[in-house]
Order: sequence, then C-alpha cells, then structure tokens
Amino acid sequence: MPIIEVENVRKDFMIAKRETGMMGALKSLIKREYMRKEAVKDISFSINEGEIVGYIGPNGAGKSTTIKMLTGILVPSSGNVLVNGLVPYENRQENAKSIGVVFGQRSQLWWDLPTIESFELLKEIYQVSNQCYKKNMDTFTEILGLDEFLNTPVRQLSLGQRMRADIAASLLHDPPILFLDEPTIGLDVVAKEKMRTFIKEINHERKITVILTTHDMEDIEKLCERMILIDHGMKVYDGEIAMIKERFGKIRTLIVDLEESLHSLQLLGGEVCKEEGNRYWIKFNRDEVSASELIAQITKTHSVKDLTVEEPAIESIISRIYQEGYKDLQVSAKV
Ligand SMILES: Nc1ncnc2c1ncn2[C@@H]1O[C@H](COP(=O)(O)OP(=O)(O)OP(=O)(O)O)[C@@H](O)[C@H]1O
Repeated sequence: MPIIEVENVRKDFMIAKRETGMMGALKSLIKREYMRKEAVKDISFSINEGEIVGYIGPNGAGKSTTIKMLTGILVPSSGNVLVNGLVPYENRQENAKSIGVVFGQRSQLWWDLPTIESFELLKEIYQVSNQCYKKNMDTFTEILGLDEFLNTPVRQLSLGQRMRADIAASLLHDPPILFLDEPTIGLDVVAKEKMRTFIKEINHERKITVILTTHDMEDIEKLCERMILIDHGMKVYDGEIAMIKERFGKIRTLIVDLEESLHSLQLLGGEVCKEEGNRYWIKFNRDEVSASELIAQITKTHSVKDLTVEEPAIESIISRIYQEGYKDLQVSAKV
C-alpha cells in the first residue's frame, strides 16, 4: 500500500536578479527583477509502506526541495503530494506526527541543553505518552548507547554521538515514516556501519518507511533495494538497484595470484589493467567472455594460487551515469 504519493510535482523559486555595479544596485533598489528557477520540474513516484528508498542525484538535482515538500516545509508550485493520507503543507502539525526527519548537516536538538532535556522537550512537543517515551528511550539507549552522553550538552557531542541522538529524537513519537538526509555524512567507518545497522533494524522491526537522501553510495548499496535517481528536477530512474547493476555493471575484474610472475599475460577477451608481484587484475566484459573462460585460459599455461572476481561497486556505476548522462536509463515507474 502506498504511504507516500507524489504526482506531477513542480517547484519553482523566484530569484531576484542581481545587476552588477553601482548603477545596477541602484536600479534593483527601485525595480527588482526576478527570474524563475525550476528546482523540481515534474516528479511522480509512490512509495509503499515498509520500503527503504534511496533518493539520489547530483548536487542541485532537487532532492532537498522534494523532501521539503514531503515534510510540509515547502508548498509545491503544482502537483499533488500525499504523505500517510495527508497533504503535508496543509496539515503541517498533523503531518509532523507521521514523520521523523534527520538532517545530517544540522541538528534538530537544542544546542545548549543536555541531550536528555532535548528528548524531554520533544516528548512534550509531540505529546508522546510516558509509556511510549519509556519504551523508545529504553530501546534506543540499548541499541544506540545513548546513556554514554545523555547528560552532555548537544554542542559537546561528537558527530557520531550527535547523529545517534538525532535519529533517536526523530523516532520518539513512533512515526511510520522517516526522512534521512545524509545520515552518515562525516562519520567514521565504524559509526557509519552502526548507523546503517540501526536504520535497517528499525525498518525491519518497526516496518518504518525510510526515504534516504545521500551522496554515499555505500549507504544506498547496504540499505536500499530501490532507488529513485533525479537530475535537473526530473526523475531519470526509478527501480531496483540490482537492475542498474545488471545493466551498467558488465565490466568485472578478475584478480588472480599466480605461482610465478610473468613478463606479460595475454588473454582473449580480458585485459590486464594492473599488476603487483604475482597478482594480476584483469578487466573483462561479462557479455563477451565469462570469468570461467578466462580462468581456463590462464590455467592452461600457468598455475593459479588464488582468484577472485570483483563486481563493480554501485559507487562507480552511479558516478559513470552522472558523468555520461542518462540516455540509456529507461524510467521505469514503480507502482
Ligand atoms: N530557497 C531557494 N531559493 C532559490 N533557489 C533554490 C532554493 N532552494 C533550492 N534552490 C535551487 O533549486 C535547485 C535544487 O536544489 P536542492 O537543494 O533541492 O538540490 P539537492 O539535490 O538537494 O542538492 P544537494 O545534493 O547539493 O543538497 C538548486 O539549483 C538550488 O540552487
């Protein structure tokens, strides 16, 4: 069942034109001219209850603008948005009960207060019952280790602690939907992993629908099955990540450790792109030759100690799509 529905949504901003020089500045004091910036041009999608969807695209693509329309901060210029049955910008307070929001770049907590006091304030704001508050605080303290810093003012928390506090705060009122905007930005590898595990767990245990905006493709790879890719305010892909990998991830790398080092290794259908001692990295196109064919060629004349086949990470596939454009991507609207 769809919990979020976005239909032909546009968002234009009117930006004041800036004229250069003193005369220009004087002119714009008398008569200001505006130009239209189309941040979101025409976007439609629907998200089912319990999904984790990656909402990605290059800088300035329109991701935050979309999320702001879903959270009710911005009103679309045209089109329809329904979040858990409500039009977010017409029912901001009611909508706030259905959603949790985490912005990696800034905290929603009170900077000068001890963390626990921010939680207590949010409890009042969202009218969370004592029972629900206790249940959530117990769970989040256990999984996120909140007790380590509950009495520390938010401004003194490390980035990792601040993110843990923020995500716990966003879930105190048991919202069915969670918007995460760069939830792992700036975190070290271990903290990133912990955050991802937590997101997976709440999605799994509580069936919370998650929309994740990130530039970290590992977040996408580890958390989402589906991704919506946007650019210049338009949706350019909506579908399974596995499909993108299938279509764009044809170049594989075979890594072999040989018993002896060679002058050169010539293979039909494969190209050595790197070598170090007895280790060789061989690139090949899965459509033209299989890994086993390459291995058979090598083992005819050489003894192999070890081998692995590397699939391209979604990171390199997406960066190729960003660079080379979206011509080959067929938008497959998911219903
Ligand atoms: N309040 C605003 N006034 C004018 N233009 C805006 C406003 N907010 C966003 N824009 C413009 O709309 C476009 C989309 O911005 P948006 O912040 O949605 O992109 P984004 O995909 O979230 O980018 P990033 O990955 O850099 O955060 C950009 O060109 C941006 O400059």
